[in-house]
Amino acid sequence: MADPSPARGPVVEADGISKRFGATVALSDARISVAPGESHALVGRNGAGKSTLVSILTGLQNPDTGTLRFNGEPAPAPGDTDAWRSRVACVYQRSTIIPALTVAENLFLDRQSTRALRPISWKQLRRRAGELLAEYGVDVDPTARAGELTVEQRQFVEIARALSFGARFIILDEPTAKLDAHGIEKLFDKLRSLQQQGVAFLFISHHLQEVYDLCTTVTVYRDARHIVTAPVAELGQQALVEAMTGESTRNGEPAWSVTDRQDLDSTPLLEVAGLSLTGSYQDFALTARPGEVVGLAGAAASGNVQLGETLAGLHRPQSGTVTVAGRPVRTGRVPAALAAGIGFVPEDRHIQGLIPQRSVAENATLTVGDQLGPFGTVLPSRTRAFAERMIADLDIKTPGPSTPVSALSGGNQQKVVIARALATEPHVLVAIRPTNGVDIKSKESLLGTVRQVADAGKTALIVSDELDDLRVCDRVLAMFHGRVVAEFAPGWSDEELVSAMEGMTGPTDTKESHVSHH
Ligand SMILES: Nc1ncnc2c1ncn2[C@@H]1O[C@H](COP(=O)(O)OP(=O)(O)OP(=O)(O)O)[C@@H](O)[C@H]1O
Repeated sequence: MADPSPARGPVVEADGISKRFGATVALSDARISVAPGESHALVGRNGAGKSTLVSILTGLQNPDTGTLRFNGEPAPAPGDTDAWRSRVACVYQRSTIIPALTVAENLFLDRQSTRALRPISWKQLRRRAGELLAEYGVDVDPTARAGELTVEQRQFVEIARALSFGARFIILDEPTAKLDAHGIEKLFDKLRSLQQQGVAFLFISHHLQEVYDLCTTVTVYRDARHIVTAPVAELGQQALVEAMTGESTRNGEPAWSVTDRQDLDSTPLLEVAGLSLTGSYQDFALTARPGEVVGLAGAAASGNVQLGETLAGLHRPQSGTVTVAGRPVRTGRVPAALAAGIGFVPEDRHIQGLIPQRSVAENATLTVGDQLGPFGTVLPSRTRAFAERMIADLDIKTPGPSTPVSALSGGNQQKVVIARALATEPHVLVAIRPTNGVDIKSKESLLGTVRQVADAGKTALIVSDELDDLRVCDRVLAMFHGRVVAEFAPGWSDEELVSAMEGMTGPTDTKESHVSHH
Protein backbone atom coordinates (compact mmCIF):
# COMPACT_ATOMS: atom_id res chain seq x y z
CA MET A 1 0.00 0.00 0.00
CA ALA A 2 0.99 3.65 -0.30
CA ASP A 3 3.81 4.90 1.82
CA PRO A 4 2.16 7.28 4.31
CA SER A 5 5.32 9.30 4.94
CA PRO A 6 5.84 12.42 2.81
CA ALA A 7 7.81 11.87 -0.38
CA ARG A 8 11.53 12.39 -0.06
CA GLY A 9 12.73 13.73 -3.37
CA PRO A 10 11.54 12.85 -6.86
CA VAL A 11 9.12 9.96 -7.32
CA VAL A 12 11.65 8.71 -9.83
CA GLU A 13 15.16 9.77 -10.64
CA ALA A 14 17.21 7.98 -13.26
CA ASP A 15 20.72 9.06 -14.14
CA GLY A 16 23.42 7.92 -16.53
CA ILE A 17 21.19 5.20 -17.96
CA SER A 18 22.64 3.25 -20.89
CA LYS A 19 21.24 0.21 -22.63
CA ARG A 20 22.34 -1.65 -25.74
CA PHE A 21 20.72 -4.40 -27.72
CA GLY A 22 23.49 -6.02 -29.71
CA ALA A 23 24.83 -3.29 -31.96
CA THR A 24 21.90 -0.95 -31.23
CA VAL A 25 22.36 1.70 -28.58
CA ALA A 26 18.83 2.21 -27.22
CA LEU A 27 19.84 4.58 -24.41
CA SER A 28 23.10 6.42 -23.85
CA ASP A 29 23.73 8.27 -20.60
CA ALA A 30 20.04 9.21 -20.42
CA ARG A 31 18.29 10.75 -17.45
CA ILE A 32 14.84 11.64 -16.19
CA SER A 33 13.46 13.03 -12.95
CA VAL A 34 9.79 13.34 -12.03
CA ALA A 35 8.68 15.35 -9.00
CA PRO A 36 5.74 14.29 -6.79
CA GLY A 37 2.44 15.29 -8.40
CA GLU A 38 4.15 16.42 -11.59
CA SER A 39 2.77 15.85 -15.08
CA HIS A 40 5.89 15.14 -17.10
CA ALA A 41 5.92 14.41 -20.82
CA LEU A 42 8.57 12.32 -22.55
CA VAL A 43 8.76 12.88 -26.29
CA GLY A 44 11.06 11.80 -29.09
CA ARG A 45 11.07 10.35 -32.57
CA ASN A 46 10.41 6.68 -33.22
CA GLY A 47 13.32 4.71 -31.85
CA ALA A 48 14.55 7.51 -29.56
CA GLY A 49 14.55 5.14 -26.59
CA LYS A 50 11.29 6.01 -24.79
CA SER A 51 9.93 2.48 -24.45
CA THR A 52 13.33 1.19 -23.40
CA LEU A 53 13.34 3.75 -20.60
CA VAL A 54 9.85 2.62 -19.56
CA SER A 55 10.97 -0.99 -19.35
CA ILE A 56 13.91 0.06 -17.17
CA LEU A 57 11.79 2.30 -14.92
CA THR A 58 9.32 -0.55 -14.38
CA GLY A 59 11.95 -3.18 -13.65
CA LEU A 60 11.32 -5.23 -16.78
CA GLN A 61 14.87 -4.69 -18.00
CA ASN A 62 18.14 -3.90 -16.27
CA PRO A 63 20.12 -0.95 -17.55
CA ASP A 64 23.73 -1.63 -18.54
CA THR A 65 24.81 1.42 -16.56
CA GLY A 66 23.23 4.11 -14.42
CA THR A 67 21.34 4.62 -11.19
CA LEU A 68 17.64 4.52 -10.48
CA ARG A 69 15.92 5.81 -7.35
CA PHE A 70 12.30 6.05 -6.29
CA ASN A 71 11.40 8.61 -3.60
CA GLY A 72 15.09 8.98 -2.86
CA GLU A 73 15.64 5.25 -2.32
CA PRO A 74 17.43 2.75 -4.56
CA ALA A 75 15.27 0.74 -6.94
CA PRO A 76 14.03 -2.68 -5.79
CA ALA A 77 15.89 -5.84 -6.73
CA PRO A 78 15.14 -7.19 -10.21
CA GLY A 79 12.21 -9.58 -10.13
CA ASP A 80 10.67 -8.28 -6.89
CA THR A 81 7.42 -7.55 -8.70
CA ASP A 82 5.46 -6.36 -5.67
CA ALA A 83 8.16 -3.88 -4.71
CA TRP A 84 8.33 -2.45 -8.24
CA ARG A 85 4.55 -2.19 -8.51
CA SER A 86 4.32 -0.28 -5.24
CA ARG A 87 6.69 2.37 -6.63
CA VAL A 88 5.70 2.69 -10.24
CA ALA A 89 2.45 1.94 -12.07
CA CYS A 90 2.36 1.59 -15.82
CA VAL A 91 -0.31 1.49 -18.47
CA TYR A 92 0.88 0.33 -21.86
CA GLN A 93 -0.57 1.16 -25.23
CA ARG A 94 -1.65 -2.44 -25.61
CA SER A 95 -4.36 -3.34 -23.14
CA THR A 96 -3.62 -6.09 -20.63
CA ILE A 97 -7.28 -6.36 -19.66
CA ILE A 98 -8.83 -9.74 -20.46
CA PRO A 99 -12.19 -9.14 -22.20
CA ALA A 100 -13.79 -12.46 -21.18
CA LEU A 101 -13.33 -11.79 -17.45
CA THR A 102 -15.32 -9.43 -15.27
CA VAL A 103 -13.93 -6.08 -14.21
CA ALA A 104 -13.53 -7.42 -10.65
CA GLU A 105 -11.59 -10.45 -11.85
CA ASN A 106 -9.37 -8.28 -14.00
CA LEU A 107 -8.63 -6.04 -11.03
CA PHE A 108 -7.50 -8.90 -8.80
CA LEU A 109 -5.88 -11.09 -11.38
CA ASP A 110 -2.23 -11.81 -11.00
CA ARG A 111 -1.75 -10.63 -7.44
CA GLN A 112 1.05 -12.58 -5.86
CA SER A 113 0.95 -10.87 -2.50
CA THR A 114 -1.16 -12.30 0.28
CA ARG A 115 -1.80 -8.92 1.77
CA ALA A 116 -5.09 -7.17 2.51
CA LEU A 117 -6.11 -6.65 -1.09
CA ARG A 118 -6.45 -10.31 -1.87
CA PRO A 119 -10.08 -11.29 -1.47
CA ILE A 120 -11.27 -14.82 -0.90
CA SER A 121 -14.90 -15.07 -2.02
CA TRP A 122 -16.62 -13.76 -5.13
CA LYS A 123 -18.76 -11.54 -2.94
CA GLN A 124 -15.72 -10.09 -1.27
CA LEU A 125 -13.96 -9.77 -4.61
CA ARG A 126 -16.87 -7.75 -5.97
CA ARG A 127 -17.01 -5.52 -2.92
CA ARG A 128 -13.26 -4.84 -2.95
CA ALA A 129 -13.41 -4.14 -6.67
CA GLY A 130 -16.21 -1.65 -6.06
CA GLU A 131 -14.15 0.07 -3.36
CA LEU A 132 -11.07 0.18 -5.52
CA LEU A 133 -12.94 1.66 -8.48
CA ALA A 134 -14.57 4.24 -6.22
CA GLU A 135 -11.19 5.21 -4.78
CA TYR A 136 -10.02 6.22 -8.27
CA GLY A 137 -13.38 7.62 -9.31
CA VAL A 138 -13.97 4.98 -11.99
CA ASP A 139 -17.67 4.61 -12.69
CA VAL A 140 -17.80 1.02 -13.95
CA ASP A 141 -19.81 -1.98 -12.76
CA PRO A 142 -17.38 -4.52 -11.22
CA THR A 143 -19.54 -7.42 -12.41
CA ALA A 144 -19.54 -6.30 -16.06
CA ARG A 145 -17.46 -8.25 -18.54
CA ALA A 146 -14.43 -6.18 -19.49
CA GLY A 147 -15.13 -6.86 -23.15
CA GLU A 148 -18.37 -4.90 -22.86
CA LEU A 149 -16.65 -1.72 -21.70
CA THR A 150 -15.66 1.14 -23.96
CA VAL A 151 -11.96 1.51 -24.77
CA GLU A 152 -11.59 4.34 -22.29
CA GLN A 153 -13.46 2.52 -19.52
CA ARG A 154 -11.10 -0.40 -20.00
CA GLN A 155 -8.19 1.97 -19.74
CA PHE A 156 -9.57 3.45 -16.51
CA VAL A 157 -9.82 -0.04 -15.04
CA GLU A 158 -6.24 -0.58 -16.07
CA ILE A 159 -5.13 2.66 -14.43
CA ALA A 160 -7.02 1.83 -11.23
CA ARG A 161 -5.44 -1.63 -11.17
CA ALA A 162 -1.95 -0.26 -11.78
CA LEU A 163 -2.30 2.31 -8.97
CA SER A 164 -3.92 -0.12 -6.55
CA PHE A 165 -0.50 -1.55 -5.68
CA GLY A 166 0.24 1.71 -3.91
CA ALA A 167 2.38 3.72 -6.33
CA ARG A 168 1.91 7.47 -6.56
CA PHE A 169 3.59 7.55 -9.94
CA ILE A 170 2.19 6.20 -13.17
CA ILE A 171 3.73 5.86 -16.62
CA LEU A 172 1.37 6.13 -19.57
CA ASP A 173 2.95 4.89 -22.80
CA GLU A 174 0.96 6.32 -25.73
CA PRO A 175 -2.34 6.01 -23.85
CA THR A 176 -4.30 8.02 -26.40
CA ALA A 177 -3.36 5.90 -29.42
CA LYS A 178 -6.55 3.84 -29.27
CA LEU A 179 -8.94 6.58 -28.14
CA ASP A 180 -11.09 8.97 -30.14
CA ALA A 181 -11.39 12.66 -29.23
CA HIS A 182 -14.13 11.99 -26.68
CA GLY A 183 -12.13 9.21 -25.01
CA ILE A 184 -9.03 11.37 -24.85
CA GLU A 185 -10.97 14.12 -23.12
CA LYS A 186 -12.24 11.66 -20.51
CA LEU A 187 -8.77 10.22 -19.98
CA PHE A 188 -7.32 13.69 -19.45
CA ASP A 189 -10.06 14.58 -16.95
CA LYS A 190 -9.21 11.39 -15.08
CA LEU A 191 -5.47 12.14 -15.10
CA ARG A 192 -6.04 15.69 -13.86
CA SER A 193 -8.14 14.47 -10.97
CA LEU A 194 -5.53 11.82 -10.09
CA GLN A 195 -2.93 14.54 -10.16
CA GLN A 196 -4.98 16.53 -7.68
CA GLN A 197 -4.77 13.48 -5.41
CA GLY A 198 -0.99 13.80 -5.64
CA VAL A 199 -0.28 11.21 -8.34
CA ALA A 200 2.64 12.08 -10.63
CA PHE A 201 2.78 10.86 -14.17
CA LEU A 202 5.13 10.34 -17.06
CA PHE A 203 3.19 10.74 -20.27
CA ILE A 204 4.48 9.49 -23.60
CA SER A 205 2.79 10.67 -26.76
CA HIS A 206 3.50 11.57 -30.35
CA HIS A 207 0.71 14.16 -30.21
CA LEU A 208 2.49 17.27 -29.15
CA GLN A 209 -0.78 19.13 -28.60
CA GLU A 210 -1.59 16.62 -25.86
CA VAL A 211 1.71 17.44 -24.19
CA TYR A 212 0.74 21.11 -24.12
CA ASP A 213 -2.77 20.32 -22.88
CA LEU A 214 -1.78 18.00 -20.08
CA CYS A 215 1.79 18.41 -18.92
CA THR A 216 3.84 21.03 -17.10
CA THR A 217 7.31 19.64 -17.84
CA VAL A 218 8.68 17.99 -20.95
CA THR A 219 11.78 15.90 -21.58
CA VAL A 220 13.03 15.27 -25.11
CA TYR A 221 15.12 12.25 -26.12
CA ARG A 222 16.83 11.96 -29.45
CA ASP A 223 18.94 9.06 -30.72
CA ALA A 224 19.10 7.42 -27.30
CA ARG A 225 20.16 10.62 -25.53
CA HIS A 226 18.61 13.15 -23.23
CA ILE A 227 18.39 16.46 -25.12
CA VAL A 228 16.43 18.82 -22.90
CA THR A 229 14.08 19.03 -19.93
CA ALA A 230 12.07 22.24 -19.65
CA PRO A 231 8.76 23.67 -18.47
CA VAL A 232 6.23 23.10 -21.24
CA ALA A 233 5.31 26.77 -21.17
CA GLU A 234 8.87 27.75 -22.08
CA LEU A 235 9.24 25.43 -25.05
CA GLY A 236 7.18 26.37 -28.09
CA GLN A 237 6.08 23.75 -30.58
CA GLN A 238 8.81 24.73 -33.04
CA ALA A 239 11.55 24.49 -30.42
CA LEU A 240 10.14 21.15 -29.28
CA VAL A 241 10.17 19.71 -32.80
CA GLU A 242 13.69 21.02 -33.32
CA ALA A 243 14.83 19.33 -30.14
CA MET A 244 13.24 16.06 -31.33
CA THR A 245 14.65 16.15 -34.84
CA GLY A 246 17.87 18.08 -34.36
CA GLU A 247 16.95 20.15 -37.39
CA SER A 248 15.62 23.62 -37.82
CA THR A 249 12.02 23.67 -39.01
CA ARG A 250 11.88 27.37 -39.72
CA ASN A 251 10.02 28.19 -42.92
CA GLY A 252 9.28 24.46 -43.12
CA GLU A 253 5.95 23.99 -44.87
CA PRO A 254 4.41 20.62 -44.05
CA ALA A 255 5.36 18.21 -46.80
CA TRP A 256 1.80 17.01 -47.16
CA SER A 257 -0.12 20.21 -47.86
CA VAL A 258 -2.63 19.68 -50.60
CA THR A 259 -1.98 21.51 -53.84
CA ASP A 260 -4.57 22.28 -56.46
CA ARG A 261 -5.55 19.12 -58.22
CA GLN A 262 -7.55 19.58 -61.38
CA ASP A 263 -6.63 16.39 -63.20
CA LEU A 264 -9.04 14.09 -61.46
CA ASP A 265 -11.53 13.42 -64.22
CA SER A 266 -10.34 10.03 -65.49
CA THR A 267 -12.14 6.69 -64.97
CA PRO A 268 -12.69 5.71 -61.36
CA LEU A 269 -10.25 3.27 -59.74
CA LEU A 270 -12.52 2.51 -56.82
CA GLU A 271 -16.30 2.37 -56.94
CA VAL A 272 -18.39 1.36 -53.97
CA ALA A 273 -22.17 1.20 -54.14
CA GLY A 274 -24.88 0.39 -51.62
CA LEU A 275 -22.47 -1.21 -49.18
CA SER A 276 -24.03 -2.18 -45.83
CA LEU A 277 -22.71 -4.14 -42.86
CA THR A 278 -25.28 -4.61 -40.12
CA GLY A 279 -24.41 -2.75 -36.98
CA SER A 280 -21.53 -0.89 -38.62
CA TYR A 281 -22.50 1.15 -41.68
CA GLN A 282 -25.36 1.49 -44.15
CA ASP A 283 -25.66 2.21 -47.82
CA PHE A 284 -22.17 3.52 -48.35
CA ALA A 285 -21.22 4.83 -51.79
CA LEU A 286 -17.96 6.23 -53.10
CA THR A 287 -16.36 6.86 -56.46
CA ALA A 288 -12.66 7.64 -56.32
CA ARG A 289 -10.43 8.50 -59.26
CA PRO A 290 -6.74 7.99 -60.01
CA GLY A 291 -4.72 10.64 -58.22
CA GLU A 292 -7.26 11.07 -55.45
CA VAL A 293 -6.69 10.72 -51.75
CA VAL A 294 -10.06 10.36 -50.05
CA GLY A 295 -10.45 10.70 -46.30
CA LEU A 296 -13.00 8.69 -44.36
CA ALA A 297 -13.35 10.54 -41.08
CA GLY A 298 -15.24 9.33 -38.05
CA ALA A 299 -15.07 8.65 -34.32
CA ALA A 300 -15.03 5.22 -32.70
CA ALA A 301 -18.59 4.09 -33.46
CA SER A 302 -18.91 5.72 -36.87
CA GLY A 303 -18.25 2.55 -38.87
CA ASN A 304 -15.38 4.05 -40.86
CA VAL A 305 -12.87 1.45 -39.67
CA GLN A 306 -15.21 -1.45 -40.50
CA LEU A 307 -15.77 0.06 -43.90
CA GLY A 308 -12.03 0.20 -44.59
CA GLU A 309 -11.69 -3.36 -43.33
CA THR A 310 -14.52 -4.48 -45.59
CA LEU A 311 -12.68 -3.11 -48.62
CA ALA A 312 -9.67 -5.18 -47.54
CA GLY A 313 -11.86 -8.30 -47.41
CA LEU A 314 -12.05 -8.65 -43.64
CA HIS A 315 -15.85 -8.42 -43.38
CA ARG A 316 -18.53 -9.70 -45.70
CA PRO A 317 -21.10 -6.95 -46.21
CA GLN A 318 -24.83 -7.78 -46.32
CA SER A 319 -25.26 -5.90 -49.54
CA GLY A 320 -23.45 -3.70 -52.02
CA THR A 321 -20.64 -3.89 -54.53
CA VAL A 322 -16.97 -2.99 -54.69
CA THR A 323 -15.28 -2.39 -58.03
CA VAL A 324 -11.55 -1.79 -58.56
CA ALA A 325 -10.32 -0.50 -61.92
CA GLY A 326 -13.61 -1.54 -63.49
CA ARG A 327 -13.59 -5.11 -62.17
CA PRO A 328 -15.97 -6.33 -59.46
CA VAL A 329 -14.23 -7.59 -56.30
CA ARG A 330 -15.53 -10.57 -54.40
CA THR A 331 -16.24 -9.21 -50.93
CA GLY A 332 -15.45 -10.89 -47.63
CA ARG A 333 -12.19 -12.49 -48.78
CA VAL A 334 -8.75 -11.04 -48.14
CA PRO A 335 -7.01 -12.85 -51.03
CA ALA A 336 -9.67 -11.56 -53.44
CA ALA A 337 -9.16 -7.99 -52.26
CA LEU A 338 -5.40 -8.34 -52.59
CA ALA A 339 -5.64 -9.87 -56.04
CA ALA A 340 -7.94 -7.05 -57.11
CA GLY A 341 -5.24 -4.57 -56.16
CA ILE A 342 -6.32 -3.30 -52.75
CA GLY A 343 -3.37 -2.65 -50.44
CA PHE A 344 -4.19 -2.49 -46.75
CA VAL A 345 -2.71 -0.87 -43.65
CA PRO A 346 -4.63 -2.37 -40.71
CA GLU A 347 -5.51 -0.58 -37.52
CA ASP A 348 -3.70 -2.93 -35.17
CA ARG A 349 -0.29 -3.93 -36.42
CA HIS A 350 0.07 -6.38 -33.55
CA ILE A 351 -2.93 -8.45 -34.55
CA GLN A 352 -3.18 -8.01 -38.29
CA GLY A 353 0.10 -6.52 -39.30
CA LEU A 354 3.38 -8.20 -38.60
CA ILE A 355 5.19 -11.45 -37.92
CA PRO A 356 7.48 -10.29 -35.11
CA GLN A 357 10.24 -12.89 -35.51
CA ARG A 358 10.57 -12.29 -39.24
CA SER A 359 12.92 -9.70 -40.65
CA VAL A 360 12.06 -6.18 -41.69
CA ALA A 361 12.57 -7.19 -45.32
CA GLU A 362 10.31 -10.23 -45.08
CA ASN A 363 7.57 -8.34 -43.30
CA ALA A 364 7.81 -5.47 -45.73
CA THR A 365 7.29 -7.75 -48.70
CA LEU A 366 4.97 -10.44 -47.50
CA THR A 367 1.31 -10.10 -48.20
CA VAL A 368 -1.49 -11.52 -46.12
CA GLY A 369 -1.79 -14.38 -48.60
CA ASP A 370 1.87 -15.32 -48.24
CA GLN A 371 1.50 -15.57 -44.51
CA LEU A 372 -0.64 -18.63 -45.02
CA GLY A 373 2.00 -20.52 -46.96
CA PRO A 374 5.49 -21.83 -46.18
CA PHE A 375 8.28 -19.36 -45.97
CA GLY A 376 11.91 -19.47 -47.10
CA THR A 377 14.63 -18.08 -44.91
CA VAL A 378 16.90 -16.71 -47.64
CA LEU A 379 16.24 -13.14 -48.63
CA PRO A 380 16.07 -12.92 -52.41
CA SER A 381 18.00 -9.94 -53.67
CA ARG A 382 14.84 -8.34 -55.04
CA THR A 383 13.23 -8.48 -51.61
CA ARG A 384 16.31 -6.98 -50.06
CA ALA A 385 16.49 -4.20 -52.65
CA PHE A 386 12.83 -3.34 -52.14
CA ALA A 387 13.25 -3.37 -48.38
CA GLU A 388 16.30 -1.15 -48.56
CA ARG A 389 14.42 1.36 -50.67
CA MET A 390 11.49 1.36 -48.25
CA ILE A 391 13.81 1.72 -45.25
CA ALA A 392 15.23 4.84 -46.88
CA ASP A 393 11.92 6.21 -48.21
CA LEU A 394 9.96 5.74 -45.01
CA ASP A 395 12.90 6.52 -42.76
CA ILE A 396 12.68 3.20 -40.91
CA LYS A 397 15.18 3.12 -38.07
CA THR A 398 16.66 -0.37 -38.19
CA PRO A 399 20.19 -1.80 -38.24
CA GLY A 400 19.30 -3.43 -41.57
CA PRO A 401 16.72 -5.30 -43.64
CA SER A 402 17.40 -8.63 -41.91
CA THR A 403 16.71 -7.36 -38.39
CA PRO A 404 13.57 -8.97 -36.91
CA VAL A 405 10.72 -6.47 -36.66
CA SER A 406 10.29 -7.36 -32.98
CA ALA A 407 13.53 -5.44 -32.35
CA LEU A 408 12.11 -2.26 -33.87
CA SER A 409 10.42 0.51 -31.94
CA GLY A 410 6.62 0.72 -32.24
CA GLY A 411 6.56 3.57 -34.71
CA ASN A 412 9.13 1.90 -36.91
CA GLN A 413 7.06 -1.29 -36.95
CA GLN A 414 4.15 0.76 -38.22
CA LYS A 415 6.30 2.00 -41.10
CA VAL A 416 7.05 -1.62 -42.04
CA VAL A 417 3.30 -2.28 -42.23
CA ILE A 418 2.92 0.62 -44.66
CA ALA A 419 5.87 -0.61 -46.69
CA ARG A 420 4.17 -3.98 -46.99
CA ALA A 421 0.90 -2.46 -48.15
CA LEU A 422 2.81 -0.66 -50.89
CA ALA A 423 4.89 -3.71 -51.86
CA THR A 424 2.15 -5.16 -54.06
CA GLU A 425 1.84 -1.85 -55.93
CA PRO A 426 -1.89 -1.70 -55.30
CA HIS A 427 -4.38 0.29 -57.36
CA VAL A 428 -6.08 1.35 -54.18
CA LEU A 429 -4.37 1.86 -50.84
CA VAL A 430 -6.68 1.60 -47.82
CA ALA A 431 -4.93 2.87 -44.70
CA ILE A 432 -6.50 2.88 -41.25
CA ARG A 433 -5.02 5.49 -38.91
CA PRO A 434 -1.72 5.11 -40.76
CA THR A 435 0.25 7.50 -38.58
CA ASN A 436 -0.81 5.96 -35.27
CA GLY A 437 2.28 5.88 -33.04
CA VAL A 438 4.48 7.48 -35.67
CA ASP A 439 6.55 10.53 -34.72
CA ILE A 440 5.86 13.96 -36.18
CA LYS A 441 8.70 13.93 -38.70
CA SER A 442 7.98 10.41 -39.97
CA LYS A 443 4.31 11.35 -40.16
CA GLU A 444 5.20 13.98 -42.74
CA SER A 445 7.19 11.55 -44.86
CA LEU A 446 4.56 8.84 -44.48
CA LEU A 447 1.68 11.05 -45.53
CA GLY A 448 3.95 12.36 -48.26
CA THR A 449 4.35 8.76 -49.42
CA VAL A 450 0.57 8.30 -49.56
CA ARG A 451 0.38 11.50 -51.59
CA GLN A 452 3.03 10.17 -53.99
CA VAL A 453 1.12 6.92 -54.43
CA ALA A 454 -1.89 8.94 -55.55
CA ASP A 455 0.20 11.27 -57.69
CA ALA A 456 1.52 8.18 -59.47
CA GLY A 457 -2.04 7.51 -60.64
CA LYS A 458 -3.36 5.32 -57.82
CA THR A 459 -6.11 5.99 -55.30
CA ALA A 460 -5.73 6.16 -51.55
CA LEU A 461 -8.35 5.98 -48.83
CA ILE A 462 -7.30 7.23 -45.41
CA VAL A 463 -9.59 6.05 -42.62
CA SER A 464 -8.88 8.15 -39.57
CA ASP A 465 -10.05 10.59 -36.95
CA GLU A 466 -6.67 12.33 -36.96
CA LEU A 467 -6.97 15.77 -38.49
CA ASP A 468 -3.37 15.67 -39.72
CA ASP A 469 -4.07 12.43 -41.63
CA LEU A 470 -7.17 13.98 -43.16
CA ARG A 471 -5.48 17.21 -44.21
CA VAL A 472 -3.54 15.35 -46.90
CA CYS A 473 -6.82 14.30 -48.54
CA ASP A 474 -8.38 15.82 -51.65
CA ARG A 475 -11.75 15.44 -50.01
CA VAL A 476 -13.04 14.05 -46.75
CA LEU A 477 -16.26 12.14 -46.09
CA ALA A 478 -17.36 12.40 -42.49
CA MET A 479 -19.21 9.41 -41.05
CA PHE A 480 -21.45 9.29 -38.03
CA HIS A 481 -23.30 6.19 -36.81
CA GLY A 482 -22.72 4.29 -40.03
CA ARG A 483 -23.61 7.01 -42.50
CA VAL A 484 -21.80 9.68 -44.43
CA VAL A 485 -23.10 12.93 -42.99
CA ALA A 486 -20.95 15.48 -44.80
CA GLU A 487 -18.31 15.88 -47.44
CA PHE A 488 -15.51 18.41 -47.28
CA ALA A 489 -13.23 19.86 -49.92
CA PRO A 490 -9.72 21.01 -48.89
CA GLY A 491 -9.77 24.10 -46.74
CA TRP A 492 -12.15 22.74 -44.11
CA SER A 493 -11.73 24.06 -40.61
CA ASP A 494 -10.94 21.73 -37.73
CA GLU A 495 -14.16 22.79 -36.02
CA GLU A 496 -16.48 21.91 -38.89
CA LEU A 497 -14.89 18.52 -39.47
CA VAL A 498 -14.84 17.65 -35.77
CA SER A 499 -18.50 18.73 -35.47
CA ALA A 500 -19.44 16.49 -38.39
CA MET A 501 -17.62 13.54 -36.80
CA GLU A 502 -19.58 14.18 -33.63
CA GLY A 503 -22.86 14.15 -35.49
CA MET A 504 -23.48 17.87 -35.49
CA THR A 505 -23.92 18.40 -39.18
CA GLY A 506 -25.69 21.71 -39.45
CA PRO A 507 -23.58 24.16 -41.49
CA THR A 508 -21.75 26.18 -38.89
CA ASP A 509 -20.49 28.90 -41.17
CA THR A 510 -21.01 30.29 -44.63
CA LYS A 511 -18.57 28.07 -46.51
CA GLU A 512 -21.39 26.02 -48.06
CA SER A 513 -19.19 25.02 -50.96
CA HIS A 514 -17.19 22.90 -48.54
CA VAL A 515 -20.09 21.02 -47.06
CA SER A 516 -22.64 19.02 -48.94
CA HIS A 517 -25.18 16.90 -47.14
CA HIS A 518 -26.32 13.52 -48.28
N1 LIG B 1 14.50 -6.04 -27.68
C1 LIG B 1 15.21 -5.29 -28.54
N2 LIG B 1 16.12 -5.84 -29.35
C2 LIG B 1 16.84 -5.09 -30.21
N3 LIG B 1 16.69 -3.75 -30.35
C3 LIG B 1 15.78 -3.14 -29.57
C4 LIG B 1 14.98 -3.86 -28.63
N4 LIG B 1 14.17 -2.99 -28.02
C5 LIG B 1 14.43 -1.77 -28.55
N5 LIG B 1 15.41 -1.86 -29.47
C6 LIG B 1 15.99 -0.75 -30.26
O1 LIG B 1 16.28 0.30 -29.36
C7 LIG B 1 15.98 1.56 -29.95
C8 LIG B 1 15.02 2.33 -29.07
O2 LIG B 1 13.74 1.73 -29.13
P1 LIG B 1 12.48 2.19 -28.24
O3 LIG B 1 11.44 1.15 -28.42
O4 LIG B 1 12.94 2.47 -26.86
O5 LIG B 1 12.06 3.55 -28.99
P2 LIG B 1 10.80 4.51 -28.75
O6 LIG B 1 11.37 5.85 -28.46
O7 LIG B 1 9.91 3.91 -27.73
O8 LIG B 1 10.12 4.54 -30.19
P3 LIG B 1 8.54 4.58 -30.68
O9 LIG B 1 8.12 6.00 -30.59
O10 LIG B 1 8.63 4.14 -32.11
O11 LIG B 1 7.79 3.64 -29.82
C9 LIG B 1 15.40 1.27 -31.33
O12 LIG B 1 16.44 1.44 -32.29
C10 LIG B 1 14.99 -0.17 -31.24
O13 LIG B 1 15.09 -0.77 -32.52
